[in-house]
Amino acid sequence: MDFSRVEFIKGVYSLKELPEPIWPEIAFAGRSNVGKSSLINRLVRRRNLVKTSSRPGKTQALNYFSVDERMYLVDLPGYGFARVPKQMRSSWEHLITGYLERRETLVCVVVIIDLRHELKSQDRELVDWLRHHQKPFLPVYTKADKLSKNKQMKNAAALDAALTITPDKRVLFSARTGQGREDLESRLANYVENW
Ligand SMILES: Nc1nc2c(ncn2[C@@H]2O[C@H](COP(=O)(O)OP(=O)(O)OP(=O)(O)O)[C@@H](O)[C@H]2O)c(=O)[nH]1
Ligand SMILES: [Mg+2]
Repeated sequence: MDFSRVEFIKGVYSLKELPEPIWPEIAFAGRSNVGKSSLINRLVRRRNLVKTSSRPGKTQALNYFSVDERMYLVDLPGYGFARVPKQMRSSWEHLITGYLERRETLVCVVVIIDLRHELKSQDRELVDWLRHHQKPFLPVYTKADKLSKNKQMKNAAALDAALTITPDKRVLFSARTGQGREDLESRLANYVENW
């Protein structure tokens, strides 16, 4: 799998616009501003393929990228962005849950969590929902570069406990330094190859 052979396909604003389900796909979910788009850029080794922003709420569509003409990566809009009007929030929720629930080619949801903080209620809701619906997911703890090695281990252990997972079930990551990129790449390739 060549993750650098990547192309933007389209932004999807309603379930009717989803591309034909011809390839396995991996979706990237997480709170607004947690670093979903930055993680994808690092994964595919492109500085600016996906637009990132220090302002939360940058990604508003399900953005589809093809990789190596064999899979899709899907950058999801973030949740937990309070400044979005209520009505818009519920239409996002509808779009995202509808997508996660029904997309038959979805092989893994990467749940991106900020390593600096405790697990937020919305992260827990998402993970509970994925478990309940038996959707495979992979937690990735990001922004590791902002913490000392010691603090990284400590916070990762706390998140593991909150999610009731063992350390082999998640990836420590930094979009800034590339920490965890290879680990993430090989795990994602595995999901696709076992599809
Ligand atoms: N230090 C550091 N900063 C990061 C990392 N990942 C993302 N950032 C910064 O965090 C901010 C948000 O990053 P994005 O990738 O746009 O976040 P997002 O989750 O796609 O945000 P939305 O699309 O708004 O939901 C940007 O200022 C990034 O530069 C990381 O691993 N380390
Ligand atoms: Mg984004």
